[in-house]
Amino acid sequence: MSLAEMAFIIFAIVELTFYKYQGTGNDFVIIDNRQNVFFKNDTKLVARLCDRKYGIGADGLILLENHNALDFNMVYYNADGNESSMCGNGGRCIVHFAAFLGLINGKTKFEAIDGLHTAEILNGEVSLQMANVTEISNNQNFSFLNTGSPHHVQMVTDIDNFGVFSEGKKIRNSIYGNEGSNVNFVEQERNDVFKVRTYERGVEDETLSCGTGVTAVALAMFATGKTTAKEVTLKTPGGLLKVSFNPTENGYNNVMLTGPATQVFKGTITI
Ligand SMILES: N[C@H](CCC[C@H](N)C(=O)O)C(=O)O
Repeated sequence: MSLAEMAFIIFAIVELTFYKYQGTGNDFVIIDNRQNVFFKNDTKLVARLCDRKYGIGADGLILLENHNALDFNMVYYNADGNESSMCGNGGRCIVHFAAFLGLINGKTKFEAIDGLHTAEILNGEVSLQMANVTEISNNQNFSFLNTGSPHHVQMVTDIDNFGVFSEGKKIRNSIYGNEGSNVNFVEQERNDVFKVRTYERGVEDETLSCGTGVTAVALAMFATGKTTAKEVTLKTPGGLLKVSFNPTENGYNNVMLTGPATQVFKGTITI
């Protein structure tokens, strides 16, 4: 290893450069890890970086890494420090970050834990193709499906005053075993407009929005006949997201999650 490479590694160990992003209020620490210097197995470090008092503060941490065939690889960690399943809002933010790095030019194909994703940056928003969904289990008062992450979807009234944290925590820890689930509460405003609030697994709190969550809500609302629209607007506390999809004989494909993604600031932190 050359002196320069050693110096780089030492520098990277001492001072970490990161980019703070938010996508409709779901916020992330994003790190360019193409040099593979981040301590990927250090759960405590990831949790500290996401800590809103002792660290940078975020709902999750995302690594952008090299990929041998696609534009990049995405690795996602929840705020609890554990690597997790797919993050839709994080996926939209890493696409914005890849364009910022000059890695892509408007369109991209990348890999994440749930497989290949395509995405496009249009009119300042990021449109991310989500995984196809083949199974939705509809029970009496809730649906359960996996849109890259597991989601419980339940309709409520007066959502603005609903106890998302208390009810969400109960559901997350009760019927879903060790794996748990994210929990989405939804109230219909119009045929193609829904208000959504989400208790997120691995953040263990309500987040201002959840990308795989609103995607689950859109599909569950169509599957249970609450809407006939194949493009719906989801109003979250963090902002508006759109989900469009194509129903097929065995589920849903061409599932697109569209919304804004913003780089809030760049920073360095000593680790
Ligand atoms: N907390 C989720 C992953 C992040 C999902 C969310 N931030 C999104 O935008 O999809 C889980 O552990 O299943």
